[in-house]
Amino acid sequence: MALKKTGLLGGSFDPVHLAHIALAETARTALALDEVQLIPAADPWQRGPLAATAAHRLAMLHIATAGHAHLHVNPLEIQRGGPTYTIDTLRELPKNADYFWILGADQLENFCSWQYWQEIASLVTLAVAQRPGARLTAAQDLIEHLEKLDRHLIELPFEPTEISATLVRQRLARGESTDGLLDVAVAQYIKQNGLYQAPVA
Ligand SMILES: Nc1ncnc2c1ncn2[C@@H]1O[C@H](COP(=O)(O)OP(=O)(O)OP(=O)(O)O)[C@@H](O)[C@H]1O
Ligand SMILES: O=C(O)c1ccc[n+]([C@@H]2O[C@H](COP(=O)([O-])O)[C@@H](O)[C@H]2O)c1
Repeated sequence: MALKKTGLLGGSFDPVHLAHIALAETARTALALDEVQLIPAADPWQRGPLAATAAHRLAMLHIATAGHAHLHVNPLEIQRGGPTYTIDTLRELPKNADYFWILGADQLENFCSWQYWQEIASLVTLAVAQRPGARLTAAQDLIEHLEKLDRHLIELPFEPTEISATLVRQRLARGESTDGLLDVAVAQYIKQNGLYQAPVA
């Protein structure tokens, strides 16, 4: 039997925005994936403290993916807790699927700083989307490593968009509209729970 094809989109999701959902859906269609799992990080070790709690980030992901039959939220990193390393997540996932790690070009630029990135590259196929301000080129070390593994980096057909969680947090802190950036129900949840009101550092 053919292995299930599963996309993995890890992130801080602080908060989840429309580019995350578009990216997951683009990957699903372009790569003919059976599903895409959105995996919120517990404590992304390369970042400062997140603005919203894990429980709120998880709740917003459930709201944002509710109308998307093939997008699922996987809470394993939050359940594991502690600093989040993708390699731990990949080692924990069941072996019954062919995995694609979906990421923006900003994280591709950063990829060789990830813990055990060589092993990550051997466990998943990297599927990258363009992002304004980032170059969609892999570092030489990564190119050489992928060649050795006989793996290819996939470029997703993703229309570049300036949407980012930073922009969302800035707009919310200034009391500005988030129209076109957030799912309406996520925006409502944020309002109801008084999230992201502090000025962004
Ligand atoms: N507009 C976008 N275009 C392409 N990829 C994106 C975009 N927004 C997020 N991503 C990708 O989604 C993944 C999770 O992103 P993350 O949750 O950190 O959101 P973010 O918008 O980058 O957040 P922040 O602004 O706080 O850095 C990363 O791989 C990131 O590159
Ligand atoms: O494993 C690592 O060392 C590592 C370093 C940086 C980022 N990541 C993962 O990359 C994803 C996107 O991270 P971020 O900071 O852009 O939200 C998220 O799943 C992080 O856990 C993973």
